[in-house]
Amino acid sequence: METSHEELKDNTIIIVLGASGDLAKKKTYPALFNLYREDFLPKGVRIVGYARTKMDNTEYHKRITSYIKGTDNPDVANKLEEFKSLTTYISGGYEDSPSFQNLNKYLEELESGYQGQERNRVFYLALPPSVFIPVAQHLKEECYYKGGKNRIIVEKPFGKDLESSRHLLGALKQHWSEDETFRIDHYLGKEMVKNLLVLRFANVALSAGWDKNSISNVQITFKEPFGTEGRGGYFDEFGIIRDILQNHLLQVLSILTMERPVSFSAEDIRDEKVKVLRAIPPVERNDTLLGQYVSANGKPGYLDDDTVPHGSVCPTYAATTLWIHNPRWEGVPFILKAGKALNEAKVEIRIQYKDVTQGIFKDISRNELVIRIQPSEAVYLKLNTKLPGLDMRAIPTEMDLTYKRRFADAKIHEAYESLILDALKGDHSNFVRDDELDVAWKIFTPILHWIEGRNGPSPKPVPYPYGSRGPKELEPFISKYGFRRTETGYEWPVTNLAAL
Ligand SMILES: NC(=O)C1=CN([C@@H]2O[C@H](COP(=O)(O)OP(=O)(O)OC[C@H]3O[C@@H](n4cnc5c(N)ncnc54)[C@H](OP(=O)(O)O)[C@@H]3O)[C@@H](O)[C@H]2O)C=CC1
Ligand SMILES: O=C1O[C@H](COP(=O)(O)O)[C@@H](O)[C@H](O)[C@H]1O
Repeated sequence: METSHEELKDNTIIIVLGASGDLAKKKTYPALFNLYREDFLPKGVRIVGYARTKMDNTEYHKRITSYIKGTDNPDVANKLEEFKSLTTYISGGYEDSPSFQNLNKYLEELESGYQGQERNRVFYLALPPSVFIPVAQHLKEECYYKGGKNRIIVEKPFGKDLESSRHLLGALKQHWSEDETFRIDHYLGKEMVKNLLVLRFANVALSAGWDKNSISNVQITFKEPFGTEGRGGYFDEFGIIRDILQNHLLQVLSILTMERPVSFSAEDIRDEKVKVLRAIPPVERNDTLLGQYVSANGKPGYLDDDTVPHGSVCPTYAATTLWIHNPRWEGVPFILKAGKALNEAKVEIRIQYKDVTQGIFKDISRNELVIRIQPSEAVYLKLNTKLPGLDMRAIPTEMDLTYKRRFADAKIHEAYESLILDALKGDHSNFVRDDELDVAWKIFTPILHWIEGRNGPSPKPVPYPYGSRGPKELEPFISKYGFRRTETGYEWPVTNLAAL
């Protein structure tokens, strides 16, 4: 596979802005530590945390290591001590020049220990969107090092709709070029999402039936078994569509449905993603099911959270069907569904094939190709097999590629590890390009405005119990688009023939 990127090798400082926050603690620092442990970070790297909170290095180290796993292993513990020695903290504001001048002075002090002329700075914004613009501007004005490479990594949310996204992107672009900007959608760093390119384009057997002639419907599902506990106030401003569908699931959809890119280069891949997204019209109201969880099994409902506005109609569950108007996919429903407080943790793609032509077979199960993104990565194809024995009867079984079994000793890196490494390498393939965002917002903005009551009363989400599969309306919703459940009698992993 082609790689011709500008990798940051030596003399690099990674500056984590928002270092006192949740994302930094839970994702950024554990990812940086794991990369450090495996020797993937540039030689002599320094990591600088920056935030408003005043704390000393001891307190900072305590915070950033609280989510690091495996520290009872002496090797890990030793590496962690090394890691701490190269990460330091400095506090400052997000909206004033002197704070950033101070940060720059501190970076220069650290850099004075580097050999040679080159200095590279990677700014990771683990910050709320309200300060993206001033921070990006101050970083450019006060902390940009002209004698080296500068990169800025930004996290979603990239706006709240088409207009605000354009405003945000436009403001960031005034200071940072597209080449210097890395917009994270961490789903693009997940192993099974990256695997889609290989599964699709390196297997003639699969690509032959990858279209409307063979496929009846596709579901891309995100399920989380916990609610918005503690984040209700934040979540209420965004809702499940902005949180999951407009970004993570749409990214998965675009890779699943795009045409084959000319090469593995970032621009070739993203050109194809944009092309397929442009063939999707805005989501229709009657192709959408909205839900909100209510208390059940001793768990609180969404509205029981004190940080959620009284009577909020913010959806915590959404299923919505997208249509792709191109020759490959015309007429195939793509159902994106995501919800909080459901019965399990699961993210999967389920491609359901059409019925076999009737005649010699009646009422047999459809083939399904399931790509399980998490937990426990797997690809399995549900297919009919002759019941072993003298009877001529078809039963549903599966061809199963479970990663834990097939790749027993493989280490699957966390999405954030893989993406930070890509940013250091200068590889944009798994980051979101500006025009991708634009077209993604075009698809979802009308429905979001409807939900927010911009053009009339807001729709009321249907209730579903905490810990359930979602609203009871889900089954009829999915059936409407042709999904058929595998006939009962399907058993995994072993079929008990005596019971058939
Ligand atoms: N490699 C592996 O690990 C493999 C595992 N298996 C396992 O075999 C089992 C069956 O496989 P599979 O058919 O793919 O998965 P499921 O039976 O879990 O789901 C099949 C579909 O039916 C829906 N569904 C699940 N339960 C209900 C219900 N009670 N009422 C209505 N709809 C429901 C699911 O939707 P929704 O997700 O929205 O609830 C999903 O779309 C699963 O436990 C699977 O994990 C099978 C093959 C390989
Ligand atoms: O972006 C987000 O993703 C997480 C789920 O990420 P995962 O890697 O654990 O699948 C979700 O919990 C959060 O609400 C959302 O903002």
